[in-house]
Amino acid sequence: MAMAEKHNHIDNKEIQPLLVFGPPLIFPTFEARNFHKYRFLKAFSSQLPLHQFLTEQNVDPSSIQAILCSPSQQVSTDVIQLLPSLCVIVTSSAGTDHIDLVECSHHGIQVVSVPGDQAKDVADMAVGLLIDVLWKISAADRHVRKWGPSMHRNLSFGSKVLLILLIYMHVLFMLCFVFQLKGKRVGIVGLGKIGKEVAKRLEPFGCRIMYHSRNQKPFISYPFYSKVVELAGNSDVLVLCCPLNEQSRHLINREVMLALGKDGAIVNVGRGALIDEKELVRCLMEDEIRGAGLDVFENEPNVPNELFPLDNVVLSPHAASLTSDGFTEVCELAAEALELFFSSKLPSIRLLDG
Ligand SMILES: O=CC(=O)O
Repeated sequence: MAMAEKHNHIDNKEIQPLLVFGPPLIFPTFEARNFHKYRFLKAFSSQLPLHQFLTEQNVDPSSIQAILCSPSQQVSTDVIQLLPSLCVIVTSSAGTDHIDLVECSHHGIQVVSVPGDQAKDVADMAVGLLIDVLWKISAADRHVRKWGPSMHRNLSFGSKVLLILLIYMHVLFMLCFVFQLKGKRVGIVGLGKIGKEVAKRLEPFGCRIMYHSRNQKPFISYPFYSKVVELAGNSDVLVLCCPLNEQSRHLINREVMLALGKDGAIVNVGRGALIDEKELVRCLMEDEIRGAGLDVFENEPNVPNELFPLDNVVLSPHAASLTSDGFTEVCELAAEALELFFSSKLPSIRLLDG
């Protein structure tokens, strides 16, 4: 169906069905604020395949024109093909790798990304993870929690002294393996909005910034490496901030990790599949690299079991863009994008595709 035809039959006063995938974390707020405008079809809360879910809801697939989603659920070819009137997909994320963009462009479906100002939050998290990996803050926290008062309540004086000595030896041992941030050579992979914010934060720490991206950026003075393996060979830390696509999948492979070396650390706030995760686990277990701070994983919500006991890894639940401060903005932007669409003005806002 041509785009114009798709738009023409919309009656703006009707309560529109809105298919929700993901769901974006903003969804409860979005729902509370917009309950009178949409009939929310919460596909995320059903185990059924989409066509059965719609049948169960008594909804004709051809009545659905819009989807609201987040990266935690795929908007796949099958989903798109099931919905002949689909015109717009609004995602709360900066990344769009959970959406089949090729299929969208075949069908003239517009993909609108409304991450708001999340780049700054993601950059904060990247720096937080990096400091944690270098200083082993989370590992130390786990360690201190084991001290608990009950541990030495019933011990004799001699045993207490021995225990305290052991604790301090352990702390000393841990501290021998923590490192300063100052002076580190930081290779940023993907110098877009997030990458630039990361650089801006790390410069005052005395870090030396360099980067890899598809093309060298004009007006940027940081050293550029066209090959990520060369960037790794010249860095102490890699911070991954680029989008996931066919070119960037497993960009960080074993060769890159070995080039980074035993003193090197990786922080990933992009997408899990930027790294060959099996190789990452191997490198971490065999101390081929010093550590990793991971906000994202290759098969979320699954995290490789081998990572759990490791003290050289900091794990975070894909939370880098989820500050409560950012929620309201993303919620408003999503509402605005859908309103623009349903009042047929969507082409005036920035489109990622189509
Ligand atoms: O993962 C979060 C985003 O892509 O914004």
